[in-house]
Amino acid sequence: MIVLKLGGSVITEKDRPETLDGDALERAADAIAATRESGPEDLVIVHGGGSFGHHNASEHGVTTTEGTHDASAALDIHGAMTTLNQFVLRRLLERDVEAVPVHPFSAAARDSKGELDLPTGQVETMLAEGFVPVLHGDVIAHAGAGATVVSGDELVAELARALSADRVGLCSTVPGVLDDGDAVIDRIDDFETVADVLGTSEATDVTGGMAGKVRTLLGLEAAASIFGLESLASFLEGENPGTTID
Ligand SMILES: Nc1ncnc2c1ncn2[C@@H]1O[C@H](COP(=O)(O)OP(=O)(O)OP(=O)(O)O)[C@@H](O)[C@H]1O
Ligand SMILES: C=C(C)CCOP(=O)(O)O
Repeated sequence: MIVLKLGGSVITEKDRPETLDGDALERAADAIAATRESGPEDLVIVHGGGSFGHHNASEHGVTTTEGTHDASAALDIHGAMTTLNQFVLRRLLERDVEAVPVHPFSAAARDSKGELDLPTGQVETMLAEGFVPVLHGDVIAHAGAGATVVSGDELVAELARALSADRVGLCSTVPGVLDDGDAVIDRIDDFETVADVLGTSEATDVTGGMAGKVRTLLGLEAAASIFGLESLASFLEGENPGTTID
């Protein structure tokens, strides 16, 4: 089974609040639909926020550790993410991908140490019934902090563990993790050796950009690939484009 993240930086115009990158989303949906036709492999999709979610979270001062007890602030962030989720579902449904939503705000929580608890029973039943569950970065209740952001990357890692994913892919706006000469790093197995080149996102981003991504993926059993949209089809066909994190 595959867990795939569609980065918010790919499917939105990340530096223009609440602006979809319609062409990119259609290309991603085309690649997903094409491989659904050729194989019965289970697929779980998670999408990030891009210009939906990060701007709202930033305005309310909410991050993965700084929470809010203001329900309308939480709903503002959640609402932006569910709007984007509707766009993603719609593009997949138009291509006969049986995509259904899972909204983490209603399913997950953090304990007082910030550890994520994401029950996956509903996702497993969806998969068994032939659906493609589509989760998204969101706000979730956080013991002692109100509600904090959960990134799509954290959800990917948790789903990969809980569902024993065979393959994990993060489709982002870059062709992989880049070194200081902008060449794609083939393989990363240790954070410290690449820490110097890992930055945050260039756009508004409350969840840590590339550094957060690499840190989150390094702890996984399954190898993960970070690649650009041009390589999504080849990833789904079984190749390992971009940077492999293991
Ligand atoms: N060494 C690096 N290699 C590649 N990208 C890097 C590096 N350091 C920082 N970045 C930044 O990380 C960004 C990708 O992280 P970002 O969190 O924006 O991706 P995403 O997951 O696609 O989007 P979102 O978080 O909105 O879902 C790149 O656009 C780039 O600006
Ligand atoms: C900012 C919010 C609500 C979602 C963040 O998800 P990410 O784009 O995967 O980091």
